[in-house]
Amino acid sequence: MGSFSKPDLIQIPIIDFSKEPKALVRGTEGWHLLSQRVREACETYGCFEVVYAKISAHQRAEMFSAIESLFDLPLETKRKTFSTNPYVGYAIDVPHIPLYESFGIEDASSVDSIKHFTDLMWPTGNDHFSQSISSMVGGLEELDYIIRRMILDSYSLLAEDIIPCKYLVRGTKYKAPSMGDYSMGLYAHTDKYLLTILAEEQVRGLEVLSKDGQWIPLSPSPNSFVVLVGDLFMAWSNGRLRSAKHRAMIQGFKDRFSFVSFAVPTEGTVIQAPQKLVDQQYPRAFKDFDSMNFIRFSYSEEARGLDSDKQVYAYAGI
Ligand SMILES: O=C(O)CCC(=O)C(=O)O
Ligand SMILES: [Fe+2]
Repeated sequence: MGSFSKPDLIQIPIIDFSKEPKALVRGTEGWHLLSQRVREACETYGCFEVVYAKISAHQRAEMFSAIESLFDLPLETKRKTFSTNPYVGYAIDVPHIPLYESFGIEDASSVDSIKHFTDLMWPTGNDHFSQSISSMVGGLEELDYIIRRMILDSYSLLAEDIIPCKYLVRGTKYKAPSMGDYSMGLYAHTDKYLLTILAEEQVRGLEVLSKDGQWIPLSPSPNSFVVLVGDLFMAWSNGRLRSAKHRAMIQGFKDRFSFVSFAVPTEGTVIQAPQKLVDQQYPRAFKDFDSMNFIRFSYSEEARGLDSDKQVYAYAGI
């Protein structure tokens, strides 16, 4: 008798940073094991789900309530955040993705930068907004540093190889599709910076492309974040880490909110793979390049005509 078995659903790795608190101390056996798992996940999938209870459910709920209040502002107020800096400011009416609306806030780990943004949106002040965003960004900055330090350790690199970063954050609202049908919220792309850490509120929607071309729908648990390798990190690693292509697909009758932090190398950072990451199996794959110039390129007409994951190869590939 034949039997039918369901094809295995591929899942991205889930790495628990909260089970063993000592494992987040560098030099311990636990740290070493987590570092290997993080590296393997980033090389194979370009992403993983991290369980990280140090950012509390309360912090997360406060941040999402702040983000929702931002989208509730009148359109003319939201439009005041227009910026010519790539990926900064308010975006709506983006071609082909009518459900999408987002805010990019630059230098978000600076209290002054968040205050400036808050004052622009709420001239009479909104401490709840600035405090909940700053608190969340503080937590994400710590998490980003731990992950990037683990990756360095897993390649036996030194602390000085870590790239100093600022943080760009993006809050996104996806309007529920009018008939609730499975619809494109954000088209497939790779992120441009070093590392992305993403939180979503209740409604699922993020999908990641596997190496063999299957879209994997993610359903992170309420105290998890999704971590994604971006183009700059992939290039810095000489192509060892995978820059994961992902998209947002929206279904059902509830609006979806997500909050993302991007680790942005400070102005003037040159992306150059450390010598240890270059060998016969991985000959040098990219010319040295200025990270910000690549970001500007990725925002240009020329780059928009390319597939997102090809942009960094077009810009700096050897
Ligand atoms: O909202 C999401 O789940 C994805 C957002 C995203 O990929 C981005 O902002 O780059
Ligand atoms: Fe993304």
